[in-house]
Amino acid sequence: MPSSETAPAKVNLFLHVVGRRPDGYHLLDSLAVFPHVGDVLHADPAEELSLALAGPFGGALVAEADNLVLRAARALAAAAGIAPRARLVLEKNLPVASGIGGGSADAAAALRLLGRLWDVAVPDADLHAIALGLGADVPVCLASRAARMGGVGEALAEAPALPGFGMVLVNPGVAVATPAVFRARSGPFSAPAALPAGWADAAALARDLAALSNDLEPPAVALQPVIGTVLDALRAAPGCLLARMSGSGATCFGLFADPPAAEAAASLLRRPGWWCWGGAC
Ligand SMILES: C[C@@](CO)(OP(=O)(O)O)[C@H](O)COP(=O)(O)OP(=O)(O)OC[C@H]1O[C@@H](n2ccc(N)nc2=O)[C@H](O)[C@@H]1O
Ligand SMILES: Nc1ncnc2c1ncn2[C@@H]1O[C@H](COP(=O)(O)OP(=O)(O)O)[C@@H](O)[C@H]1O
Repeated sequence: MPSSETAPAKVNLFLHVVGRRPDGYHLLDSLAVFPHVGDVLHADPAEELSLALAGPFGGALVAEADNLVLRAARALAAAAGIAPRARLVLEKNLPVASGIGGGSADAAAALRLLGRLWDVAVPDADLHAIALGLGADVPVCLASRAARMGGVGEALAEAPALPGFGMVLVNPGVAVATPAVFRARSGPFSAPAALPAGWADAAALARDLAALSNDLEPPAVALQPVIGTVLDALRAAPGCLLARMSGSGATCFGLFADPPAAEAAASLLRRPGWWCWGGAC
């Protein structure tokens, strides 16, 4: 009996770079949310470990020697003391290297799905360590629930109470390498954000977020100016309450009062080479 697991996109509503560790990794303060769009990972029992790629962005990963899904599978099997055996199919719906954690979400989905398929009980702390070993964004993607991120991404705390809102995601078809964007960042570090206990509606959320920033946006725009074009287009869309880049880019998000407003804006923003999605968050 095949089983599947969704790997929702991760969006950073704000991202402050607050410091740097001696090993070069940056200390972050961020609020991550998970809109209703993502990749899907399917698993079947098998004698060997294999991964097939499908979906609109599957082709972008064909040359990838060591997909994060396979690394996650091997790490989980090693922790459980078993051989990694499964036939996996990854339906890649999210653009690759795009600031919405697609690879991290896939790795986290693999840990959840294979944990079930193999019936392994790895203690939460060990699972968290395996996730962090795969990437700084993988721990937050494990629960795929809105969370405040600290440390290099591994220190997770409850998010303020969020209202329902609409979100548009736009990627202009350029891949941005996360290390290059961190390297291109300059200037003083930001202070951590002061957040309220919650927001009553999307407008209140957007108002507070407007006072915060994504510190990786200016270096990413400098590397790929088309990101600025995407942000201008989002800001001009009817009903857009706030537009900002997610993670290290190039995907940008727009915040809308509700999902129908976001869906309508996404259909207006579509153009050749751009990936656009609108829906609920
Ligand atoms: C920037 C963020 C924000 O959520 O999102 P994405 O752009 O990836 O979606 C993440 O911190 C990305 O996490 P992830 O993509 O898992 O990063 P990793 O694979 O662990 O690291 C890739 C590289 O990014 C840099 N890096 C990453 C995380 C961090 N806190 N500080 C860093 O300096 C390092 O140069 C590292 O070698
Ligand atoms: N399953 C996967 N999905 C996406 N990228 C992957 C995957 N496995 C390995 N990678 C590698 O990880 C890099 C970062 O991908 P991704 O997680 O999509 O970036 P981001 O976190 O910036 O959105 C890609 O450039 C690719 O080389």
